[in-house]
Amino acid sequence: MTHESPGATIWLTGLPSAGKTTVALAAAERLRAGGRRVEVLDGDEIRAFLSADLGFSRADRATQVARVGWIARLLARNGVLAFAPLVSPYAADRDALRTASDAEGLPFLEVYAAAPVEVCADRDVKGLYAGQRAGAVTGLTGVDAPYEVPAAPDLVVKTHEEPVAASAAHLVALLADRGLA
Ligand SMILES: Nc1ncnc2c1ncn2[C@@H]1O[C@H](COP(=O)(O)OS(=O)(=O)O)[C@@H](OP(=O)(O)O)[C@H]1O
Ligand SMILES: Nc1ncnc2c1ncn2[C@@H]1O[C@H](COP(=O)(O)OP(=O)(O)O)[C@@H](O)[C@H]1O
Repeated sequence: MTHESPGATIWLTGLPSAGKTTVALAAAERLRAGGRRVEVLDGDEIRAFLSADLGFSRADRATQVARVGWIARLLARNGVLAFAPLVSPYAADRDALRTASDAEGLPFLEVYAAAPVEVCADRDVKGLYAGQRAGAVTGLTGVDAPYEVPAAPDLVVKTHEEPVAASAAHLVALLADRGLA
């Protein structure tokens, strides 16, 4: 009988341009190089196809988070480390994912990418903050839509204060601590 490594959901939340995707990809690359099976479920990519019907209303964000959480659990159940970098601004939606994972005995780690809105607006990877200022974007998380900071995340990554490699290393260390890497 072969030893199966446990899977997990690693949920990265934070403002647009905080560094969720970058940290997830960097950590995933390290883990993959070490032989782990890893997937990154990027919110944007999921929205391009599986969630093409969704916008950014409160209800649509809840649906998006629930869908991606479901896929992550499916992967976790099968030994995959599933990284999910999503804005996921509402605590209740994120907490529901932890509850669902707990019910199945699957690990769920919440990681908060903590870059503040000033830093994110300065990075503005996709031009959304500029779009909001110009009046072309409304309901932008952290500006004119809410972001609820996690009350008890498993990890806070200071994506505004350290290089990407350091943030990724902290995340990999957390997984090692929990027996997942
Ligand atoms: N109004 C508004 N608010 C927040 N984000 C917006 C918005 N409009 C478009 N985008 C872009 O969509 C990406 C967020 O998708 P998510 O699926 O992660 O969002 S959510 O979890 O459903 O809130 C997010 O991607 P990231 O920048 O990678 O976080 C944005 O680029
Ligand atoms: N410590 C860090 N962690 C993550 N991203 C960082 C960090 N420092 C600088 N960055 C930069 O911030 C930007 C974050 O973009 P991205 O990962 O797309 O954010 P998000 O997925 O949260 O919208 C990238 O250009 C990245 O290189």
